[in-house]
Amino acid sequence: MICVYVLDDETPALHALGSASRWWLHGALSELRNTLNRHHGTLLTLKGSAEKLIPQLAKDTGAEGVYWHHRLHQKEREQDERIASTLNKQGTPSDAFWGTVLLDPTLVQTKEGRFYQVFTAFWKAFQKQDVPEPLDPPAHLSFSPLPDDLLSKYRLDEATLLPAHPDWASGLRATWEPGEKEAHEHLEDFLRHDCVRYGKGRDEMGREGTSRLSPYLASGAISPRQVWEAIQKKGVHDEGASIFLSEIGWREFAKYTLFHQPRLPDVSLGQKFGKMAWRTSEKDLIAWQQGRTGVPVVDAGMRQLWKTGWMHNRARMIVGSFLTKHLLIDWRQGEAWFRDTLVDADWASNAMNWQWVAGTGIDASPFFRIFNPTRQGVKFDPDGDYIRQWVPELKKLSGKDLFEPWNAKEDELERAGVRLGRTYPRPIVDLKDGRDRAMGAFRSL
Ligand SMILES: Cc1cc2nc3c(=O)[nH]c(=O)nc-3n(C[C@H](O)[C@H](O)[C@H](O)COP(=O)(O)OP(=O)(O)OC[C@H]3O[C@@H](n4cnc5c(N)ncnc54)[C@H](O)[C@@H]3O)c2cc1C
Repeated sequence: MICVYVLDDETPALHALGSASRWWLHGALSELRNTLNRHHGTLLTLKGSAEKLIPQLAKDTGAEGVYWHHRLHQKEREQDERIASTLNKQGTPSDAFWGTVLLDPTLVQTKEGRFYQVFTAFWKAFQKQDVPEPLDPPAHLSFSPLPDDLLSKYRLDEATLLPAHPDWASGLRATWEPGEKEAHEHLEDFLRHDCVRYGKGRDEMGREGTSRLSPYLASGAISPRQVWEAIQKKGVHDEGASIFLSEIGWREFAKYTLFHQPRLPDVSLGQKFGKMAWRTSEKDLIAWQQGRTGVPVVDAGMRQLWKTGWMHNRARMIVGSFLTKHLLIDWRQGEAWFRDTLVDADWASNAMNWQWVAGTGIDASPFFRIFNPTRQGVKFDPDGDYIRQWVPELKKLSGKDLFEPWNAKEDELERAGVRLGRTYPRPIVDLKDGRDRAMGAFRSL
């Protein structure tokens, strides 16, 4: 056996991996290599066109077969078909398996043989299917020597996956350890401690009430079937477990939607949004990216993302709503920023959730449901812990002032050492004006 990973940045139709995902990939590859080393093998990592390298590798090594996991997007599938066809022509059989999802996305269909567009209906139909059990790792592995020629020409210099100057990854290193062992530890820890009150805990931004499995799932360090099986064993009768399972269901639905709707990452699926008059404002976009909008809960989320490569789900919804509604900036700008900065960046989940938040998707939160960031903060970060952690310059403010410093009395600001416009920005948009502008744009569609 030869285990190979190909980083293909050369095929233009495929979205390139973002910077945080590359950082994560570095750790994931070295961890996988360590595991294979313990079985007296190794991992071959190559860089270049997969369409060229995989058949070449098969030829050079006289491979009897080539195997991989199915990918989901039409462009990825077309590429996989081209690779299979080249292999076939040179006499090498190949096969692919569903590993990144629970089920083959063609299996869940409406009575009319169409694909579901609404999560609740999808999830109901999905749960009638049997999810195959995850396979145990093989007991014995037998490795072939690696081909020198390919190695010298196309070896991936894994160090290039890491940031050089400036080294922006210190917060990521302090927060995460990529790898299979850590993935299982996260799952066990979650099942032991947080699962039971996940229904409520998943919305509390100031504490760790969720599994933090997303980057492990996104990189394949743990498979959704392993997660599914662990939950089944725990018993889905527990309310927390069943809500958690439905979140795994949302992940599945995103991949299913990407499979059936390849336009998902690029086009607003709700047709009328094709004509939406999105604003272009480099200044507002940068303020949002840097967590300097002057709206504390939004800034807290954006700074958590920048520092750790991850953001709480509730905060993702708040910052997404703020960008697409209060700032009226196209959801694709938000999607692109998340894709570059999230360690769990996932083509399907990211695009589907952005379309959900922006209200442009098919099964999405309606556009006119515009989150009020202050109310969201008060509700889901009632003690202000999340804001104080990520926006420490406001930490001495108390009560509502922490959520709306622009409404605080001068002496309260002074006592807390806050000087608006100096130590912390004034809001870049008046919340009411931003809301009205968004509603105006929506009504004119
Ligand atoms: C604007 C926006 C962008 C997002 N982009 C991504 C992304 O690129 N990659 C990504 O994995 N998730 C994305 N999400 C979904 C969600 O925020 C994260 O999956 C979740 O916060 C990860 O933390 P966790 O592992 O602790 O989740 P938990 O609450 O513990 O959930 C367990 C798992 O279920 C899945 N899951 C949970 N919520 C969702 C959801 N809404 N949609 C799809 N899957 C879900 C994830 O795989 C997650 O690891 C996005 C959400 C929003 C609102």
